[in-house]
Amino acid sequence: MAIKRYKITVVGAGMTGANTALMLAQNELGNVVLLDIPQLENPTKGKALDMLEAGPVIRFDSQILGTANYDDAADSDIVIITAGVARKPGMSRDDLVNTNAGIIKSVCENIKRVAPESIVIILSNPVDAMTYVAYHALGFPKNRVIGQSGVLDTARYCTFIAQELNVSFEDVRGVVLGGHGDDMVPLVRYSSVGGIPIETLIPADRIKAIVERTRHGGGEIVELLGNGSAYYAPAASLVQMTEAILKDKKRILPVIAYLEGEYGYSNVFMGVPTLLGAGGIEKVFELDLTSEEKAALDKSAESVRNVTAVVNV
Ligand SMILES: NC(=O)C1=CN([C@@H]2O[C@H](COP(=O)(O)OP(=O)(O)OC[C@H]3O[C@@H](n4cnc5c(N)ncnc54)[C@H](O)[C@@H]3O)[C@@H](O)[C@H]2O)C=CC1
Ligand SMILES: O=C([O-])CC(=O)C(=O)O
Repeated sequence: MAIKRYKITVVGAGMTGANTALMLAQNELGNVVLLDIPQLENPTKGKALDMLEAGPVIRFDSQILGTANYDDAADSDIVIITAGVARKPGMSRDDLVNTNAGIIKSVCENIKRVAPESIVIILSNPVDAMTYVAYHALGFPKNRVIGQSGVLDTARYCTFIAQELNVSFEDVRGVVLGGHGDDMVPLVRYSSVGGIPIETLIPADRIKAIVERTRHGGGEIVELLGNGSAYYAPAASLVQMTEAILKDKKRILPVIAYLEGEYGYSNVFMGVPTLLGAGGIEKVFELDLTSEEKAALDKSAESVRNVTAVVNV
């Protein structure tokens, strides 16, 4: 039996891409290719070499290669796309749609050529629409085109619940559905701490505040940073998704999936709970929603449709 290391390509060697590459290597999930535009070839090589040289100290054996050549990404098992521009204070994610759609298309044309069997995870914003663009540009089956939003949004939501109750995040469970925008839907009724529903532990007005803070979690970081958006928690989220796939863990994680009738939506990519394993998205779970929750999800889906309608695929 031939045992091989997985190959993971990260396209975009900026803040999210570089942190993702390092975390992938630290977790020894495979060998990592970090790829950016030709004008940034040397800085990309420099970042990769710098990370590699951390290996003997942190103790990881993964290879990390910096490049601007797609041939180096050939036959990747997973491709993570972080290429594109990030927003600045005062901007919405949707303001990035036209610039990033062009970048995603050109990246995906290359990925389709060099890594036709890969599973592709998209981070670039507005991510629901960019996942739709990638799906069309790649022509891959829907289970192999996945967007990252729900793992990050749920991590923020769970962080705020743990802080509120002064308990370990390890015991907090929650799920955030919908688009990666200000009307995403943290599902309070499906949130618990050590199995105890949060509605019995946290007063309603505080839960409302946590939901609102979660919805604006990305914007909160953008305002604080002043020149760019979050990268540590987004990178960690990408790594969790990659691990679920490469180790065939069958994790149940909210990710951006192509919907064909689930929750009553079709021809749209949006955040829903899924089963993530070696096949990528192996299943979409449809939760029972109250009419209020469904109305909130409809509003979020409408926002996703509006921004997706702007792009030509
Ligand atoms: N879905 C999510 O949860 C999150 C999405 N994001 C999004 O991820 C994207 C990246 O964010 P950052 O890494 O902070 O930005 P950044 O500006 O630090 O890095 C972006 C990198 O993409 C590269 N790039 C641009 N065009 C390219 C191309 N055609 N091919 C290869 N590389 C290319 C740039 O040269 C740059 O190095 C942004 O669109 C941001 O909004 C960021 C955090 C969370
Ligand atoms: O807010 C942004 O622009 C970046 C992002 O998607 C997030 O951190 O959730």
